[in-house]
Parts: sequence; structure tokens; C-alpha cells
Amino acid sequence: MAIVLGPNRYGKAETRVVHVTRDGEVHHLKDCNVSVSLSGEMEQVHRSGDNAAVLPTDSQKNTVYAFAKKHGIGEIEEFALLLARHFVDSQPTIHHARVAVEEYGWERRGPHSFARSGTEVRTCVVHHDRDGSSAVVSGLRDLVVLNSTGSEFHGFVQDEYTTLAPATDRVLATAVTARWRHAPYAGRTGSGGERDYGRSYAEARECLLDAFAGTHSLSLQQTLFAMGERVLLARPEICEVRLELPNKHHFLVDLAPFGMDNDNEVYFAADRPYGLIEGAVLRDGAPPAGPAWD
Ligand SMILES: O=c1[nH]c(=O)c2[nH]c(=O)[nH]c2[nH]1
Repeated sequence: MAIVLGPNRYGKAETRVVHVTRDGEVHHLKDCNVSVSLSGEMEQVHRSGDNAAVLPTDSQKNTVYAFAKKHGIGEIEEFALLLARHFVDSQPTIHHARVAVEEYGWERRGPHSFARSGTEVRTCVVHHDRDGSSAVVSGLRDLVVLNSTGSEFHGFVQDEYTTLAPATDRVLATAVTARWRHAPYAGRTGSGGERDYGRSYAEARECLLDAFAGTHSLSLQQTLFAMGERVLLARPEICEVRLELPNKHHFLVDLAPFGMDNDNEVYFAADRPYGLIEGAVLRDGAPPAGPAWD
């Protein structure tokens, strides 16, 4: 019986790098978490422990810090592309690089003072392959939103275990995880700066927020589709949006034991279990995703 090595990758996960740009008194902050995964000629290291093809994960971590110094950290997609291309182009044994970056936001409180903003995190994952192709997915997670009306849920299946009452006016809340795939583009430059990733991100985020707030919702599934659709209608560079929307249930508290009614005013915000609504929304004829979602 032949035993073969299946898909594998390795790298340094979660290198935390903070870069300060000093513009006299005024400083600018980039706070990131970088995860590198490399793959290629790794048969021997797995079979015999021969490390000749292995760029140490320690070196990968050092590269993240050195690149932050050398190039600064602009848009996270560009920083990720720079790293991914470097690993593939400089190491003959590395055929594919995946670089994921999370960015934590800081709100300015003074020329060199900052407060961490909210829970929301900007994300990206890039893939770069030996053949020169790159795939870029941008996104965000933990963007918490709530509509205190404009949400209904009724007309659902009733089986012998259904107890849920139909709702014609409920709270709809979720912590949005959204990722969107950029359509591939021709040409490349060394910097990876072919696209305005900052603007693309800001506008996609606005679309998500506008669609959540502006959709009279009959289900979170309907809201999910509206959010993805809004991004695709507004942003031609994006060809697919994937959303994960936990339904952060708000249950009306029964105040009858205290002789009080509850006209949609007092809620118990449950943290678990929660409904989890997930889906992809694509432009018709979107190009194949390749490894983009891996
Ligand atoms: O928007 C919703 N979608 C569901 O599928 C569902 N299921 C449920 O119990 N509540 C809800 N709400």
C-alpha cells in the first residue's frame, strides 16, 4: 500500500507588527497581524526530515518586520502581495504563498495618541503562485450592527418541534464577517499597487452597512443577499462576496409577572446558541476562484 503526502503548507502564523510613521509631531499607526503559509517542494521534509527546501518560519517572521521597515505598511492587500511575491520569487522551492493580514483600527486622539476602535477588524488574504498569478480577497469581521425595527420573520416551516412565534417586528442584529474576491486583472507591478484597495474597502464597507440598514428584512438570509448584491452593483472590481452572519437573537422579556406589558422595549440579548446564516453572492459569469478562498 502506497502512502502519499497530501496537500500541505507551513508558515509563521500571527506575526503582530505595529508600524509608526513619524511625520514630525504627527504619527500614523498601522497595527497588523500577518500569517504566512508557504507550499512547494516539501516532499522530503515530510518523508525524511531533510530541511533543505524549508525556509524557516522564523525567517518568514523576520521578513514581515524587515518589510515593514523597508516598505512601510500601506494598504494591507499591497503589503500581503509584496510578501507573497517575495517568498515565491526568492525561494526556488516555494511555489505558492498565502499571506493573510488583519488590521486593527486606531482612532486618533492627538498627534501621537490613539484609542483602539471597536471590535471591527479589516482582513485580507492573498495568494501568489509560481505562474505569476495572484488572487486577492479583502474583507472585515466583527462589524456589529443592529436594526431595532424593520425586521420580520414568519411563514417558516412548522414541524412538531417548532415553538418559535412568528415575528412582524423584531430586533435584527449581527456581527458581520464579509469577504470579497477581487476580479483578476492583467499586468502586475512590483509594488502590487495596481488597485486602490483603500477606496475599494471603504466603499464596500459602506455598501454593506447601507444595505443592512436599508433593507426591510423578512429574514437574515434576505438581508445577506441584499448586502452582497449592493457591493457587487457598486464595485465592478469585486466579483464575489461571501458573508457569515450570526443572528444575535434579542428575545422580548416577559414582564407580565410584574404586571407590566412589553411593547418591544425590553430585550434579553442572548449570546448562544445563535442562528448562523452564511452565503456567497456572485456576479453572473464571475471568473473561477482558483485558490482565492483557501
Ligand atoms: O432571519 C432568520 N432566519 C432564520 O432562518 C431563522 N430561524 C430562526 O429561528 N430565526 C430566524 N431568523
